[in-house]
Amino acid sequence: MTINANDPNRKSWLNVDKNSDFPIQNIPFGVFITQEDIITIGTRIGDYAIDLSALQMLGYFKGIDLTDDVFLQDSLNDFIAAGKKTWRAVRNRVAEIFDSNNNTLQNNTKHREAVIFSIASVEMQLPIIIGDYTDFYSSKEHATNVGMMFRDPDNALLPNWLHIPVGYHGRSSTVIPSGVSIKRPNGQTLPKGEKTPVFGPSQRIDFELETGFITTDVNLFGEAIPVDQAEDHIFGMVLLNDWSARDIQTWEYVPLGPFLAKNFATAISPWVVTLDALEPYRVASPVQEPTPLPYLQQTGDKSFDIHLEVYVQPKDSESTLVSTSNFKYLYWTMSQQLAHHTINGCKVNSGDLMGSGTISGPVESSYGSMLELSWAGQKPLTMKDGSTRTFIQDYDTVIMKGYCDNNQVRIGFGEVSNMLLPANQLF
Ligand SMILES: O=C(O)/C=C/C(=O)CC(=O)CC(=O)O
Ligand SMILES: [Ca+2]
Ligand SMILES: [Mg+2]
Repeated sequence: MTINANDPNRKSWLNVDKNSDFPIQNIPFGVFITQEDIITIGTRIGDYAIDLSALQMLGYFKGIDLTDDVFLQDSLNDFIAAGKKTWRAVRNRVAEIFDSNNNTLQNNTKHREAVIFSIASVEMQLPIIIGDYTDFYSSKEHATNVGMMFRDPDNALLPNWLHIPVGYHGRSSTVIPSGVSIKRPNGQTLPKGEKTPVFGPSQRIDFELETGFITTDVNLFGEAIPVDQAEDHIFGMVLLNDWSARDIQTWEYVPLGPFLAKNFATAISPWVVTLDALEPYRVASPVQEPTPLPYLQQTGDKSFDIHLEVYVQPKDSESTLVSTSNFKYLYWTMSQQLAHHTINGCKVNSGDLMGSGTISGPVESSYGSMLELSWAGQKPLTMKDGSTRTFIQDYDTVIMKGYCDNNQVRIGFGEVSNMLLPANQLF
């Protein structure tokens, strides 16, 4: 019997708060360390972390074609490489094991103790060993806003933008999980009105509200993946903060694009939410005018209705909501990004990370960066504690949250939260 893991009426015998991001319909994948120092692949239901390697050893995945140690790993890479059939079978089986109509594990105290941990007792890890990281630039609103501030307000959108999902190759070595603090980068900047640069701590540290998707092996070297097959190679999505140093960026980016302004830290949320779990929240992406070239023409609804929020929390103070946006505003879809990425034969591997690009919406309150929210520092934002911000200050924590809600089931991502620390002393 095939079960429907997305059935909105499905309930778990584990207690799940109605506002939880992790009902039994979610079943994301992540990596955690238990208090006994065991590192394992797991999932989450409500506030419980579930050890999938323990479940496998106890025989709960019988009948699914899995290698013996697929879950006893410090990354999801091998599991992702096993392909969609496998992830789907495991997610469906977890849904069955924790269904309120199934008391096999529920009635087995010994098994329960080996498998279920309180989320507070485990330490979440970076879920993937990321081979390559690409960041796109797919929000028309963001590209227009930055174009107005950095270049020409009358020709804000560059001529290629409506034809190509523009992107740049990022740096996987500095992709960090939620919870890790970041040092303010030092670098070169050009003071206003000057001709020669100075060196020092960046004065314009920013966040970028993004999501990321993680791929399985997409294509063979030299082959392209058709746009309508692209989703089969997407394992799932995370929240992503592309930390950016705007003053370093404006000086260095011409003509090859972002370099040190964006490779000091890129933070992701620890639970990867599968595309299967997001299926009920599928929506159409914006109408594309002009029609893109044939290899980018997609059919069906290729976007998702994911509500996104950014909070800034000053040190020892409460957080302030600074942006409310939605994944569905993005002009270019993940399918188009992946089709474009491989159209020249570029190989995309299992465990690669693709950033969506900053997700800005149509109104000011939906802008996905401080650069836009404060309009290059001209309009400070007031925090709940009365202090103001144009960019991010030392000891501020930036928190991003995201969830889908169709009034039946809420599927969320949890959060990505990182504190900015002062720069290293100059030499
Ligand atoms: O318009 C520019 O010059 C640069 C924009 C960005 O900040 C690049 C970027 O990271 C892409 C994005 O997040 O949308
Ligand atoms: Ca970015
Ligand atoms: Mg970055």
